[in-house]
Amino acid sequence: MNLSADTLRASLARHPPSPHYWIAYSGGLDSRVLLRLCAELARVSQDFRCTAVHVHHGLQAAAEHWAEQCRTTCEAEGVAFRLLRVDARPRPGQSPEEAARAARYQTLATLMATGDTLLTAQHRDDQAETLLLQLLRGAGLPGLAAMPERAAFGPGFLTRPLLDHGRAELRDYAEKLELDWLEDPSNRDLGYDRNFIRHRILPVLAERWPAVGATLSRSARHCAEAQATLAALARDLCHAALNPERGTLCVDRLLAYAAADRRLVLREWIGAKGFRTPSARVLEQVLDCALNAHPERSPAVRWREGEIRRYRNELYLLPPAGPFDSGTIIAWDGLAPLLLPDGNGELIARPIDGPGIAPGLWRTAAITVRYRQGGETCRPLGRTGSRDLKKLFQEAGIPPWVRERTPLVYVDGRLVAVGGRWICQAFAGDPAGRNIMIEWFPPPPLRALSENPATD
Ligand SMILES: Nc1ncnc2c1ncn2[C@@H]1O[C@H](COP(=O)(O)OP(=O)(O)OP(=O)(O)O)[C@@H](O)[C@H]1O
Repeated sequence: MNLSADTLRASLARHPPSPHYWIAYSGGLDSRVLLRLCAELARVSQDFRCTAVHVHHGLQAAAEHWAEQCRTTCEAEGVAFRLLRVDARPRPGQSPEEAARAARYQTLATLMATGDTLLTAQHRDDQAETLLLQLLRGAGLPGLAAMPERAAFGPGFLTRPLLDHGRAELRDYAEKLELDWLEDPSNRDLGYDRNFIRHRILPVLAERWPAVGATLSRSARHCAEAQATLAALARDLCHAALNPERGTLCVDRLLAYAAADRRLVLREWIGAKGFRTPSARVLEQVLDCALNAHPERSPAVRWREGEIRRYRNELYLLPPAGPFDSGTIIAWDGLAPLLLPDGNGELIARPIDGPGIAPGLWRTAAITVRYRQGGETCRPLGRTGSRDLKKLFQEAGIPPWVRERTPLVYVDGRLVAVGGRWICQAFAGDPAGRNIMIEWFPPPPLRALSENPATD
């Protein structure tokens, strides 16, 4: 099937039409071909509206020149052009290519309106390289599915309409039509794994198996199909093991699954919460912690992006805990909302008609906010006898990492309120009158665990 506006049209016709197509145009050979095909299609088809977009990473000295070249080429093609500049400096632990790709896709997503499609120019040989790279990383099915032809992207979609065509075909097309394109010198740098596979491995394989690009990309398609089925299963199993109120996984339900399904569910749960899947080693540690750890000890498994903790019958997924000074003492006027340090949310004192802290005391005393040091006691309103805070927290099922961060409100050095949950009896006003209630708005990772006043 020769490349032409018709092949592009046929490829795009496999999906519902988009109000607008954005052509991710690097200036390289592949996206140059895509640009020409789009320009041709736009000439013959009224309802194909497209704009080329080049992302300037600001990493190489030549980037400015490239951006200008891209603009000139688009003008010559009669295709509208947008230039986006990003700061693609890598974060610690990120490779420059990873940083550039992440910044690129992030900024491209901001262009998209609902239902728009971003077109990128990866082809069959890119797909074969991706599959080999994933195999060499020991990837599972999601990795071996390589690059899907279409995926959700921002409020729209990302489509790769050239995946059925090989590199040689694109080059022939470009040469025949005397297209001009930019050669990125880094494409020849064998220090990059992809380039090594492209220039050293695939040519050797092709000596024996000339259709290696096509066959490997076919394997990727099989994997993608199987992956879609598996993803649906993973969602169902995960749903059945979820505590929807807290977004936690129930350990007993997880452990009722076969070992492979447990891993599937963990990966699904972590991904659905917006985290990247941690290594297989981390997943094994999580399962080990779910299986073997003492449920009251709140064991944790941490990796760079997050941590999973078990408390009683549930697994909690949290972002890495930031620094927190539990020794801090914060003075509060008791009037204005108090923003707690270390991102620990906000405290509010609200007058209410009903049980609460005596307002006279609240107005005149010195109010401070502190954190648990151990040994604190409180007799919650409406209950008999004082209790250790530890006991109260345990009874209410509040996990230890929330206990540590629950603000304790003191009046003249004595405990009057525990977060937004308990008011201590000793400072209660007339329950039939107007009193003060405390509310704590914790940061998102602690919400759902700490907000609701206890019904115990
Ligand atoms: N700077 C950029 N601006 C816009 N789109 C880009 C940019 N770099 C890459 N892309 C898009 O992402 C796709 C994949 O990127 P990749 O880095 O593999 O390609 P490339 O080798 O830089 O460029 P090409 O595929 O155009 O030869 C490209 O085909 C292109 O559509």
